Amino acid sequence: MKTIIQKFRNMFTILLMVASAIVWGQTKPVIVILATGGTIAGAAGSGVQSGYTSGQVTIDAMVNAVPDITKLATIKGEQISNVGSQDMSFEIMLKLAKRIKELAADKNVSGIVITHGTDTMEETAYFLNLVTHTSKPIVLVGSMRPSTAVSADGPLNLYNAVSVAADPNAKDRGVLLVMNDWIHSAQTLTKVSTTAVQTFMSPIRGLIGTSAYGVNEYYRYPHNRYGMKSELSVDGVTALPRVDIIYGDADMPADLIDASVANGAKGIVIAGVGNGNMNKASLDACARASKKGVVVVRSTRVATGNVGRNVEVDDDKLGLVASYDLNPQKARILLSVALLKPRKLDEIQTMFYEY
Ligand SMILES: NC(=O)C[C@H](N)C(=O)O
Repeated sequence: MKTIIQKFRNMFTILLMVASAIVWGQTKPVIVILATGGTIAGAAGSGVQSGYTSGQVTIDAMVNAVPDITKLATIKGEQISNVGSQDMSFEIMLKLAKRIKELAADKNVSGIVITHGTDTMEETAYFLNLVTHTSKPIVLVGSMRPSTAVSADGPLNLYNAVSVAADPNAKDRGVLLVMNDWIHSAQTLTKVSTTAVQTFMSPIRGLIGTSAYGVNEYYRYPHNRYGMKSELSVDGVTALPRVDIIYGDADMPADLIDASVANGAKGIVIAGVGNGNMNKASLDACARASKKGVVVVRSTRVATGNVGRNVEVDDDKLGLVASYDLNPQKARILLSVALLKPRKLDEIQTMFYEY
């Protein structure tokens, strides 16, 4: 009799375990990882070798390298590209934006993670922040050490990124980047070290929060327009207008600005000195470009601080736009997307204040 009761008990326990596993499996958030390449998918010949190649490892291998990630969410992976982010193109960014739009509209998907190289992660993050209209978390993640390195940083970064994408508290905060325990806004982050794992900083407005072993804390919402509040769209767009960045320094040659116009640029961003300044010859060339209908934005090569309008340069007279808090690479993204439609200069200036 005792053994029969024991048998029933065992069967009941097993049934209970199976049922709860099914229920948990169904209620776990679904996170889709879109892989694009980068060092996080990079590989080297040995664990202590400085040379490596980005974009070697597939999404499945990356997920398999992260113990316990499936406890956070049901993970689905898609390979969008497998490139070092030095080869990130507008074509891939547009493909990403389109896929994110589809996934965000799927009620079964809670959040999206994008694995990406760090070199141009700020461009892609900021671009997606402008053109993906969703409140669902979209989180970019990368690494500074390849997957084969001793103390590779990718697996824990990926774990934390999935935990943020699956976190209801991460909603409505725009596109985020999670690396090395820090959560950044796409609008503020910038890469500051060529090799250190703590390479991303948000020097002007600070962090969105922190993520440590899947425990997340949030300090703020981004201040700017993004996601649902963005009027910018790339629906049906297959290419972006040409916008060039020209670096400013002492005695800079002004003919690069004329060459850019001659080569068909619709916009030019000057990575100016100080408060978006440049020498007289370059200012004259910018005014010439502006008269021809090319939109010229003054940004800065300096790491922190805003570029103000009409401070040392008479923007009103020369027909120029001040980048405000956008660095040159993000100013180029905003201008490229803004120029998809004909817009007046003051409208573009307002966009630089708001986005
Ligand atoms: N750490 C990295 O991801 C650098 C690499 N060159 C990339 O951007 O793909």
